[in-house]
Amino acid sequence: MIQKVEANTMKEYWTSFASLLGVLAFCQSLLQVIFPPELRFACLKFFNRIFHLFSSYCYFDITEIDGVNTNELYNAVQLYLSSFVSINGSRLSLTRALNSSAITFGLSNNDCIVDSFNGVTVLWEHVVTQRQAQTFSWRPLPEEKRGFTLRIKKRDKSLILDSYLDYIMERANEIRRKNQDRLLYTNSRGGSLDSRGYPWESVPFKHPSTFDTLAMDPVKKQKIMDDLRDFANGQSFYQRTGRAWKRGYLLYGPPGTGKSSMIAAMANYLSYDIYDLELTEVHNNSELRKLLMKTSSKSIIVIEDIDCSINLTNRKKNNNNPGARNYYDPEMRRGSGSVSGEDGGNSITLSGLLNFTDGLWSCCGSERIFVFTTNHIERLDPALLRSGRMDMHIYMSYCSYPALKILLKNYLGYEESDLDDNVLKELAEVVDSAEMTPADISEVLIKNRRYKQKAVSKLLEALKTRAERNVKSGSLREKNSDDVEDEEQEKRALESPKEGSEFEEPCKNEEEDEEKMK
Ligand SMILES: Nc1ncnc2c1ncn2[C@@H]1O[C@H](COP(=O)(O)OP(=O)(O)OP(=O)(O)O)[C@@H](O)[C@H]1O
Ligand SMILES: [Mg+2]
Repeated sequence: MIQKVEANTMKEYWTSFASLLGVLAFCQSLLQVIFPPELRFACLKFFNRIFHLFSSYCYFDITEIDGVNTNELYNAVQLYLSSFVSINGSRLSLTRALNSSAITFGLSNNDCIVDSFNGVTVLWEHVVTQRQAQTFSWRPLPEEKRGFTLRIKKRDKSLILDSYLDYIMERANEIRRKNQDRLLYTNSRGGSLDSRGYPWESVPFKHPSTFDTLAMDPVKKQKIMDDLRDFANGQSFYQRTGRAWKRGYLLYGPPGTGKSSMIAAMANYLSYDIYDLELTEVHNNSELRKLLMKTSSKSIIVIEDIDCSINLTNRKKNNNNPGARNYYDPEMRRGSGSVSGEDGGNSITLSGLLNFTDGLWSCCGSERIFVFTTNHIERLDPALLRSGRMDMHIYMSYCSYPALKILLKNYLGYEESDLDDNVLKELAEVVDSAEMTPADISEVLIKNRRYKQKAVSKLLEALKTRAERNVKSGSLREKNSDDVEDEEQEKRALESPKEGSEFEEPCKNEEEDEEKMK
């Protein structure tokens, strides 16, 4: 809880200021005549001590520059306080940090602000004074000396000081991260390192996809958002249960159903950076491990189209051979059961990839999310799908009626109530059997977005044509409910490579995931 301290009116200030100046000038000349400077200094010190002895407050100075180094705590306090100061304050200082698109507000000179923490009220004052003329220095200091003074009641000091300062540092880091542009990293440079020995290249990440714009079943969407939020807030849970603080999501479904959009929405929702790992550029397991070691926490590590990136079907050939090696085979784990030669010199093994996601190395750092995407879940090795590896399997389906309503709102600004009941009914009847992806539907809406009515009728036309074609060709699947589709897809995925496979553990479903999180 914070409140701005109101200044007196200018008139009141002027009168009191003038009289104070007069008194001060008189006292100063009197003191100069009577007392030598040493005595004056000693008196001042003495009165100061007496004052502090009887005062119920203690004061802490946090200066901007500590010796010659910048004081991290000063910056943190400034950022922390800036999150409270309202934009309509009387006078505020504005700052925009490097690589940040956000402007932060700060207290201007000698302004005060009251904060409370754990029921204890404290006062912050921003103190700015002129620095004395400098002698020569290699690193010139700013002309102004800035600092914060924290005033706490003496009796509260031991109660909150440490935890309050820790809290401020934590909040400031959070604000800094939120204000900073997201970064998208890629390893497209192959195995080569930059001048700092860094294997990733980065660009600012400004993808506009959010969970609001993502067209999918709202219940399913909420489940994913809750899961992500639980993960991000789950530090103590993961510590208590002895689990590494990471989570894996497998997004699967036809092209154009929003898998990449979902990854961008996840990153925007949690304010995480994205590491887009191009597996075809990684030559061996140790390179993969190095890449992992150079990722930061609070990030999403993405492997898109996992079925195309690496030949994971290799093991199927081994399975036909009675003496085939499996994942638990030490040679396979070391990488000698690699798929090298089949991927143009790429010798990453499945075991290397599994180690990447849940081996010991995956824990160097924390709060990391792994996302794999595929259009063909049935091509993935069950080892990738089994329990505990990819915690949540998310089927991105063809456009359903609830998803269609989101697209109509995004592209045409239409709410359900803006559309004619008959049109809505027709859309609802035909959308499932049309099996159009959200990308296809977006395309129709974008083309006609200037004429909203026309856009809806064109969409209806397109949906009907597709539905008729599907019925004629007999390609329509019998069941269309998302949940049933999820189950079917996963069952198919687990069954097809299973013949003779040594990985027969069942695939988890979302309900099991939820149980686990609880
Ligand atoms: N569920 C969705 N919600 C909103 N927009 C979507 C959705 N799915 C697709 N789109 C639109 O279609 C475009 C392509 O979607 P996206 O790249 O996310 O699909 P994808 O599933 O990753 O496809 P692929 O399997 O080919 O990589 C996006 O730019 C987005 O505008
Ligand atoms: Mg994609």
